[in-house]
Amino acid sequence: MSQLKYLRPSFGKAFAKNFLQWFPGHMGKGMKQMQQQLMNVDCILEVHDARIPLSGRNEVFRTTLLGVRPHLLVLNKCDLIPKDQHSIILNAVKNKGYASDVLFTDCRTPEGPGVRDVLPTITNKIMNVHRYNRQSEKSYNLLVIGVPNVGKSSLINVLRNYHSKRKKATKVGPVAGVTRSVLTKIQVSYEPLIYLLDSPGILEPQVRDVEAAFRLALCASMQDHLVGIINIADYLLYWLNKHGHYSYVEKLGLKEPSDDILEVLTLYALNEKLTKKMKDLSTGKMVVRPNIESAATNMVRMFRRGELGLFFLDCDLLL
Ligand SMILES: Nc1nc2c(ncn2[C@@H]2O[C@H](COP(=O)(O)OP(=O)(O)OP(=O)(O)O)[C@@H](O)[C@H]2O)c(=O)[nH]1
Repeated sequence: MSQLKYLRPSFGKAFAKNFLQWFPGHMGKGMKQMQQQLMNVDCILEVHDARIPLSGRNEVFRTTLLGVRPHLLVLNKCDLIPKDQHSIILNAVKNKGYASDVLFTDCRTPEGPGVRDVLPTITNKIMNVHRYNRQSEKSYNLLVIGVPNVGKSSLINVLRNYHSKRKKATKVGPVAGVTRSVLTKIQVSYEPLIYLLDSPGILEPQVRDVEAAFRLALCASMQDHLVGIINIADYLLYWLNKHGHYSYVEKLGLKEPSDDILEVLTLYALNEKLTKKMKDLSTGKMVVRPNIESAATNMVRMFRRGELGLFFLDCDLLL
């Protein structure tokens, strides 16, 4: 195997600034509306992507929404991380003071223990809390918060389906920013009467660093076009090589590991016959070239489906 260099992808300052500060208007509006609703909320259900429990955290939530209401942190998509790292992750988020109550969930297996434990854990928390001016109200409201694409809507749908046969009350999608409506109210329990308020995924107005932004992009919490799918694939290759995960070699039909993303994508595109027609500028004729954008899209998709392996992407932040 040739010597790998593990060079993190680097970009011009203007480009990095652009995607570190991506904050569409609906996120600012959503944040304001959530703050206004806090008075009517009995518990906050914060959802994270278990692959990035640290770099995927929106610190603005802590200063604006958390601390005044009971709070449960759910680490969703736990089917995409290794089981033997659950306790390390749990300790990390508790040590950071993110939450004292933490559950791992996998919305793809709604009958699994994590999802089933969400409502009983919350019920336990809200029953013991004094509700000030709302003591006489018969129903409870939970506010669901999180960065985009972590599975908030999926979790709400699963919880809701325990009580109703109607499927998919809330729209779910593989792209960040599907939920734009603010605070849709959905009943999830009769006894006690509990409503969930769905909210749009909200990123920090300024993501802390380039690596955190790449991990968010890799987990689809930022839209692919903001970072560029080849850049995302490049970060993925860097991360896999750095951590000694070489399953991509076989999956992409390569002979050996490589740290050259263009080489990797070109070889994979040729193996899969992913080509595109384009004009050769020197001759003016149409020529067929490997479609490296399609190759990058496939490679990133394999990661997102867990087909390249199960990974805790924030492991370096524990060092
Ligand atoms: N593997 C896996 N995928 C999940 C899980 N939960 C949700 N997903 C997928 O993640 C993607 C995003 O899910 P959503 O429920 O739309 O996420 P969201 O947080 O509501 O997204 P926004 O509306 O963008 O804020 C979808 O493709 C879901 O199918 C899970 O536990 N495991």
